[in-house]
Amino acid sequence: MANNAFGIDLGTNNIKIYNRNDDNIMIEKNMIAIENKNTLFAYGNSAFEMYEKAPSNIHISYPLSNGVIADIKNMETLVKYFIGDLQKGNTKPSDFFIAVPTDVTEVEKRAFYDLVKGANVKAKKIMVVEKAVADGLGLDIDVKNSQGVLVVNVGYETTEISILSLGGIVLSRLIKVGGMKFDDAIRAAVRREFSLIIGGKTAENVKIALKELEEEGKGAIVYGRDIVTGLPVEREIPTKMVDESLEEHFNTIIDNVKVILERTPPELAADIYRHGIYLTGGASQVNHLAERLATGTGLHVNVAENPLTSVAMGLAKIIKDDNYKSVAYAIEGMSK
Ligand SMILES: Nc1ncnc2c1ncn2[C@@H]1O[C@H](COP(=O)(O)OP(=O)(O)OP(=O)(O)O)[C@@H](O)[C@H]1O
Repeated sequence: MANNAFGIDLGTNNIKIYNRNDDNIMIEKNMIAIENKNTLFAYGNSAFEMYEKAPSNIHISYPLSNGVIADIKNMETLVKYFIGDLQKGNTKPSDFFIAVPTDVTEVEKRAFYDLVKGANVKAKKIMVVEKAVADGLGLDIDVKNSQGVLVVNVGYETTEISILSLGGIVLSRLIKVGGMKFDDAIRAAVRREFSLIIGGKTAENVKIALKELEEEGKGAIVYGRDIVTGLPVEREIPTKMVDESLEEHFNTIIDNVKVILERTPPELAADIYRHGIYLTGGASQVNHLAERLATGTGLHVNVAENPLTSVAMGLAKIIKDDNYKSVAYAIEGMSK
């Protein structure tokens, strides 16, 4: 039987791992809870559950920052535990395909490879795939034969804007805007307009519920602390106010897409005009972003069916279909 293989998409907020053994994608929060500075207390979704609620001797953090590995030791621990859970005691060596952002330094890219090596997961082969290429495959685009495909992945801390052509990346830009900035903007607006302090999870829930609330003509009910009285209160926040608070970040994304388009060679630009923009990543689902991107660029926007998992689905294709193996490369080929 062939080796087992895993496809890893390490997001700042969520880690997604495709496991060939059961042909499934695991999604867990990329978070770790450490007790008394050195003992693993919880990881993944269980660590997230405790976030903003834990006592001071339990430190909960995201080991990734802006799409790159900021805390290698904790990231290795997480990979080791997640893979261990998926292997269920079967410790045969496995192949690993890991998605990496393009617009980062070679040292930062190499860290993704070192991470799998250091996680002690019995890796037989470690291959790297540019995240946007995996995204394209996960979105069912024939990336190897298409010329001029624009993929915009809106994640938690970052948005990656990339132009693909013939299986490679022509241009890519990683900007520091994503779901976290949207949540922060909502918190700031609620504080300003209602003198109310709300938590990050509350802001995220408002963001996720926006579309439905707007359709139902309802506001968002939130609980928080009144700045003036210091007491906990409930308030109804109008969706229009929340939408307006997100505009600035939408504009940053649109402006950066335009910059990439301005730098695109004309022949590819013609193809992009025909295909439109492919919009994916968890935070791309935020209310009105797709329409604003379409009006802001004058291009058709194709919305991903599975925005959270498109990269992992692309890695799954590479693992399952030898036709796509050529888009993955070994890190040894990279300069150190
Ligand atoms: N239905 C939804 N509407 C709006 N935002 C959503 C929705 N579902 C998830 N999100 C947001 O998607 C973000 C997580 O997306 P994703 O998993 O793609 O990011 P990531 O890969 O962890 O981050 P990064 O790409 O920055 O490393 C979070 O900010 C979350 O709030």
